[in-house]
Amino acid sequence: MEENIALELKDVSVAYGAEPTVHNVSMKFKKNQVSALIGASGSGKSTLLRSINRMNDGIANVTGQILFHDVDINQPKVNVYKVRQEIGMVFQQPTPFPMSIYENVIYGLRLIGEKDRQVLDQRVEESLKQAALWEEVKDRLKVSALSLSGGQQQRLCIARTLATRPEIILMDEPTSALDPISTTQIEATMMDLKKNYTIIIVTHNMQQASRASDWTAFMHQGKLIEFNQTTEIFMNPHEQATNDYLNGKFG
Ligand SMILES: Nc1ncnc2c1ncn2[C@@H]1O[C@H](COP(=O)(O)OP(=O)(O)OP(=O)(O)O)[C@@H](O)[C@H]1O
Repeated sequence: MEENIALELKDVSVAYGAEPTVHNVSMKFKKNQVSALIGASGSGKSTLLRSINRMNDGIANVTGQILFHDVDINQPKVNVYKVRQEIGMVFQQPTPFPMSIYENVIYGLRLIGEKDRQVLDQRVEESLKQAALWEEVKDRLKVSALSLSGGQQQRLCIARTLATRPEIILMDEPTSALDPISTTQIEATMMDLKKNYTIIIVTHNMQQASRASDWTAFMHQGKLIEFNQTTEIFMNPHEQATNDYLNGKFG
C-alpha cells in the first residue's frame, strides 16, 4: 500500500439481501486528511462507512477488499475488536454511557484490561484535550456524562474513540443532532484531529463537507460517482450527476 494511504477499498460491494446496496466501490483514503461521503438519502453512504470497521458483520454480506495495513479486514484471521479499536466510530446520536465522564473516556481501555491508574488518568486528559472538551470538564470528571450538553456529549464520544488510539476515525453524521455552535466546535475539532488521525465522515450537510473535508466522494444509488479534492467536487464536478445533486436537482 502506498505510504500516504490509510485505507483502500477495492471493488467493495455490500448486500443486505440478494441485491447489493453498495456496488463495486474502489477508493483510497489519504492519511491525515478528512474525506467526506455525500449523496442523497439511501445512496449507501452509511452502509459503506459501517463496512469499514466491520459494523455490518452478521447484517450484510461484504465482498471485495478493505485493505488496512495491506490486510483485508474481512479475512477470517483478523480480530474484529482490534479492527474497531484501530478504526474507531462516532455515531449520529451522542451515545454517552450512564457513568462518569472519566469512566466514559476509558471504557474501551477497561475492555482491553488496562488497570494502571496513571495510564488511565493520562489517557483521559490526552483524549479530552484532543476532543476539545478538557477545559470544560477537567474539574468535574466524576460527574455523570448525562449531565453534559448534546455537543459536549458528542465531543465526549469522540474522546472515548480517541482513548484507544485509533488510526482512522469514522463519523456517521456526527453533527446532525447538534445545534450550529456545537457543529462548529466539532468541525474545528475535526480539523485539529487530522494532524494525528485519518477521518472519514458521512454528512448530509454540504456546507460541512465543503468547510471541513479535504476530499469528497459523491455516492448515488449505491455507486461511487466521483471522488476528488473537495474544491474540485464543489467548484468543478466532472460528472453530470454530481453537478445535479450539488444544484439541488435531486436528493
Ligand atoms: N440493516 C439494514 N437492513 C436492510 N437494509 C438496510 C439496512 N440498513 C440500510 N439498509 C438499506 O440500504 C440502503 C442504503 O442505506 P444507507 O443508510 O446506507 O444510506 P445513506 O446514504 O447513508 O442514507 P441516509 O443519508 O438516509 O442515512 C437503504 O435502502 C436502506 O434502507
